[in-house]
Amino acid sequence: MNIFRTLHRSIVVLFIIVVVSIVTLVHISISNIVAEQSRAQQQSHSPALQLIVEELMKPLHISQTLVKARELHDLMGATTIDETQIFSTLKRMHNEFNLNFFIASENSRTQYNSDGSKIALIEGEVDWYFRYKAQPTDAMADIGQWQNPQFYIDLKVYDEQHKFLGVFGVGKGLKGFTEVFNDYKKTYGYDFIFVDQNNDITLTSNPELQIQGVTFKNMRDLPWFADLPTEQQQSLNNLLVPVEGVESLIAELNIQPFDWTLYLITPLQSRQTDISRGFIISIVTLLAIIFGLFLLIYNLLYYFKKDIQKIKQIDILTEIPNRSNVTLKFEELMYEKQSVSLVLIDLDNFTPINETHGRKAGDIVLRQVAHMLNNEIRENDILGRWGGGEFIILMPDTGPHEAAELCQKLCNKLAAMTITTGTTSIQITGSFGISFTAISRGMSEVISAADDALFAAKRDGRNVVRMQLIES
Ligand SMILES: Nc1nc2c(ncn2[C@@H]2O[C@H](COP(=O)(O)OP(=O)(O)OP(=O)(O)O)[C@@H](O)[C@H]2O)c(=O)[nH]1
Repeated sequence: MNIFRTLHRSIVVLFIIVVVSIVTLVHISISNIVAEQSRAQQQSHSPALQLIVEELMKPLHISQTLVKARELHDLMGATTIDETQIFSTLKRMHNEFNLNFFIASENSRTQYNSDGSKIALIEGEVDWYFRYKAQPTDAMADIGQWQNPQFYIDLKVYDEQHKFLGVFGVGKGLKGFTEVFNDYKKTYGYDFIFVDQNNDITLTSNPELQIQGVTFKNMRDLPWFADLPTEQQQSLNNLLVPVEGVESLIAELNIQPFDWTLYLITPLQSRQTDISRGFIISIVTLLAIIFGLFLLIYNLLYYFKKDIQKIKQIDILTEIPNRSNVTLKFEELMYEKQSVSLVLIDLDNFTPINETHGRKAGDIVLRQVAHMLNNEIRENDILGRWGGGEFIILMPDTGPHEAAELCQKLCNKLAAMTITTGTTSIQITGSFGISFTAISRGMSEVISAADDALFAAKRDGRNVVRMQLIES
């Protein structure tokens, strides 16, 4: 039947739609996650690099350029230091670059600052100068106190004979860094920790870890770092670590000129929110599609169910109500307390028709008889196929004698029919058995009486109408 083929096709199409939707959504979700991941990675690295270049490398490059100036070498190499000239040079540099500059002279053992102040470099009192002087490196980044905490880049200055003349330095107030860090944290959601070669925290976006007075906090002071195994402490790159109870991803960047390391700490929560949002959108879309498909399937099934029910109640060959359908109709009549005449019609000698002309011819006979009976019965009468060569008619509100008259007409009409199947013509007759009930009875009881009447019709030579009333 076409309906089954259509139902089957619809289910296959729906299945394909669901599979394609799921595959597409999974693909989109994975692409989103990968894109989000890459974006987050880029976001964490590129601004950090920009920050390093802008805030750390710029002062380094400025100081590296200035330290080569002849003027600086002359000032620092003079046997008698010209303080006025030094202050004026430093002030000019400060005005030009908006950075703090200083010269620590080995000759006068004095540090001259661009704000006009000076500090005597006395061993045992000014630690950094003597510590740095003893180190082999010629450039150093440091955090120091000069009015406010400063980020310093210190460069050693030598004369042509490589005699140590002192240190030239550039300072940048830490306040400026804090503002930049806050902006980055707000935009990209991560924390910075810059550490020097001793793992001392030099710069950080966490105010609690910022240098206090002259004491640095060290990475080992951080409980989450101290808890890590030693080999992980060597390299934190790409580690997932619970920082203050929050799962965080750490990226590590080495800042070559100072031998500093920058740790970027990204709490996963902020990343997860973005990814979860993508996921939720995908899942809601998927649910909406599934819900839509469910509605479609539900409607399709409802539509097909109605058709299937119809099929189940119609005899496929003759296209008239089948046995169960007629039984239901009889019960409805009984429920409505209607009187009914029930007629059983059995085609006479139907088996020989099948045997002589073939089963296909028998089918044609059944179809044409059903068609004729359907045309001849009254509007309220109900015709059905009862079995092999048997038909049934329910005649509501019809007494047995009126039913007998109607049946006689049908019997005559049937006997007068010529059924043509291809080249052969077939004559057929039918035997009619009538029963009647005026009260509500079970169908088997009424059928049984009609069967008796039918048996009598057969016994009386077929092609006749007989009646059997139910004894009260
Ligand atoms: N062609 C065809 N034959 C059917 C169909 N269903 C049942 N039959 C045949 O109908 C015959 C039974 O018909 P009955 O009416 O019970 O018997 P009958 O041969 O007519 O004999 P009497 O009723 O005694 O006259 C059997 O040969 C069945 O094979 C059908 O759908 N198509």
